[in-house]
Amino acid sequence: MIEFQGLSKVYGSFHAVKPLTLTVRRGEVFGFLGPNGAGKTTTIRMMMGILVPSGGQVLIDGLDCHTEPAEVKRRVGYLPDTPVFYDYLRGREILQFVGEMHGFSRAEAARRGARLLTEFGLEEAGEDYAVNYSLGMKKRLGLACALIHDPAVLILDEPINGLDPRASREVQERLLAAAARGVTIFVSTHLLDMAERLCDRVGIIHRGDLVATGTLEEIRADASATGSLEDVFLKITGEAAEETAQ
Ligand SMILES: Nc1ncnc2c1ncn2[C@@H]1O[C@H](COP(=O)(O)OP(=O)(O)OP(=O)(O)O)[C@@H](O)[C@H]1O
Repeated sequence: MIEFQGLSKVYGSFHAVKPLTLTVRRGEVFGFLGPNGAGKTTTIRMMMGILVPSGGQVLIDGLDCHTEPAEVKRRVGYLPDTPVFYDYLRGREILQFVGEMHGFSRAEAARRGARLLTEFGLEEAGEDYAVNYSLGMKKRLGLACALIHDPAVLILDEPINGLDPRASREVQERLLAAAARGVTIFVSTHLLDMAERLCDRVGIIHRGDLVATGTLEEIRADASATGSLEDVFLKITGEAAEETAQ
């Protein structure tokens, strides 16, 4: 379970994330939606202990992400918006390294790495250097790294941004498979068709403010909007922008 308790981030006088209170249930796929600059990455970086909150806290399975980041990382798999690898390690070596960092023996890390390379269609690229991977391959390798320790929670920042349709579909299928195994997934995106396909519930963040939460049906009803998630999203964020301007 993920609990945001008034979590906020201020840069100087700019409120990047306004006090955020929200609970993501165990086993849920939760879409964190918002336009560019809404505060999604800032929120996720606070969840991963990379940024220090200005106020409030976020707990994962009862652990404070700021004060207990190592324990949190044992339970969580994280895919950053731009995965960065050691360029001159091979895909197989990167997975092995991440596995060993999680405390697995060399043999166990190798076994897990090999299984994930196959599962993510990277078997043939396993001996290639990461510097030569395409963006789609890097995202898949990043997701494989995030899953190597069988985490109960996945936190994904824009997992399919920039991928071609085939790679995008493949990553979404992997995520659905993880969700089917009961993994809790918190996924940020501005790609609404993915959210519509994948998420049990969504939250819409706009200029640091959570302006709507619920299932698509609930949000539609609250916003008195019809049509796709895109229509609902544009209506809600448009209204929120007007309120801010007034
Ligand atoms: N270090 C910083 N100093 C000042 N402002 C920052 C800093 N980091 C982020 N911001 C601002 O905070 C706001 C939220 O940024 P954030 O990266 O969280 O948005 P996002 O929702 O992830 O956007 P995108 O979809 O474009 O990645 C933006 O206006 C951004 O310019």
